Amino acid sequence: MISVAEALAELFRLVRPTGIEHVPLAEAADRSLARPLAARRDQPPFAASAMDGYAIRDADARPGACLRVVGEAAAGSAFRGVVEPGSAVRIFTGAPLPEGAERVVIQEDVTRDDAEITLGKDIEDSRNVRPLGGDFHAGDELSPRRLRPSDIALLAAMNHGEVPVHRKPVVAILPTGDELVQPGEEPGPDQIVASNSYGLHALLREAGAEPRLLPIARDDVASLQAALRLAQDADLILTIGGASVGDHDLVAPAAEALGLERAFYKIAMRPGKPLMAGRIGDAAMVGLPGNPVSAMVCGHVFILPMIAAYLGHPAAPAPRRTAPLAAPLAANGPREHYMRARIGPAGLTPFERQDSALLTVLAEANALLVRPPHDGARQAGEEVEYLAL
Ligand SMILES: Nc1nc2c(c(=O)[nH]1)N[C@H]1C(S)=C(S)[C@@H](COP(=O)(O)OP(=O)(O)OC[C@H]3O[C@@H](n4cnc5c(N)ncnc54)[C@H](O)[C@@H]3O)O[C@H]1N2
Ligand code: MOO
Repeated sequence: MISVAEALAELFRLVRPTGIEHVPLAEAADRSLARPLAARRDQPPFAASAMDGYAIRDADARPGACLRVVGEAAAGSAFRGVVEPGSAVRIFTGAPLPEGAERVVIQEDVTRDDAEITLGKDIEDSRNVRPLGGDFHAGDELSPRRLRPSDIALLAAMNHGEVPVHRKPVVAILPTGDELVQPGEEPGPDQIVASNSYGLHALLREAGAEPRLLPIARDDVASLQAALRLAQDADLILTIGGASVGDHDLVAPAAEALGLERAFYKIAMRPGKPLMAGRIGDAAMVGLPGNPVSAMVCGHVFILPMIAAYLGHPAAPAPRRTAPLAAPLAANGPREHYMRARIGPAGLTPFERQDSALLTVLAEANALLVRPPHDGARQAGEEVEYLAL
């Protein structure tokens, strides 16, 4: 058995980052920017008023000064003349500051009488002017990242109508097992409903992949191979179940007969021990254990970091945080344990029941408490690591 860290390193070796495609900006949220994008202009492209008021020269900014209003500047239409000493231009937020003017006095601080204004007693320190390029200059770059709404707004201001993003990796999800039916179908007396395939589908979609749910394969080599052939144009094939040592666990032999080059099998972790991975044709393949919670935990620990790597992000494990334990913990065994837990104001509390079949527990959990192999007993209050769910 290899360690979780070794397994993750092997999995990153199986990843081939996806190519680049161009999408309209309105479709680019949550996509991964594929290269730095430079601003095509300065923003603002001119010194602009930050307030509604009057544009004047600094030298005229004296309490009680009387100034002649010689024109108007609005957002989208500048005043083309010059603000001479003793004069002012009516100006609105976002308008270009006219030549000669150095500040904007807000209209609340001014008395207007026809074409004349009188400044009030107090003159603000602030000039109320946004300098040219005060937000960004032409050539300033946004670095590759997963695009959040604020990034989309910035790219729009930088005048990009289309952006280069990594193609979403196609992930074929292949549930296996004679016992499985799809949600909503009528299970036979010995059957259960496929669940983790749907959980993984949701997890992958949220991570920016394009998951494809394949039909359930039966526990025979012909059915498994037919499903694997259907999946072969995917970037990543995820099989679920049939990974262990039982007589009906046939995923590895079926895939090997189709040319799977196995990278590893079995990890010192709990749950998730019988995980298998390799390459089959042009696709990476990960054989996830069938237990519903095991498959989902492996999704968080291994598959999400792989998806990030497909999308061009640096190879990195799922981010870990630390928090104090709310209750004491017994010593851990030889496998890295990902305990379903809840984090609250008092710290982390692992659930009592940790069986990897319990989806109700997983649904209540908002953290996976990570226990290193052979970690000793821990007291309440000690800091431990966890993955946020
Ligand atoms: N003798 C041993 N038995 C087992 C070992 C072992 O080391 N020696 N490992 C155990 C561990 S740990 C796990 S995890 C499971 C993994 O088994 P498989 O990957 O072969 O999965 P299956 O046997 O096909 O299924 C296990 C369990 O999960 C249910 N299942 C499968 N697919 C789905 C699905 N898509 N949705 C919901 N539930 C699913 C299946 O019905 C079984 O109940 O092996 C242990 N055994
Ligand atoms: O380790 Mo198995 O993956 O659920 O118990």
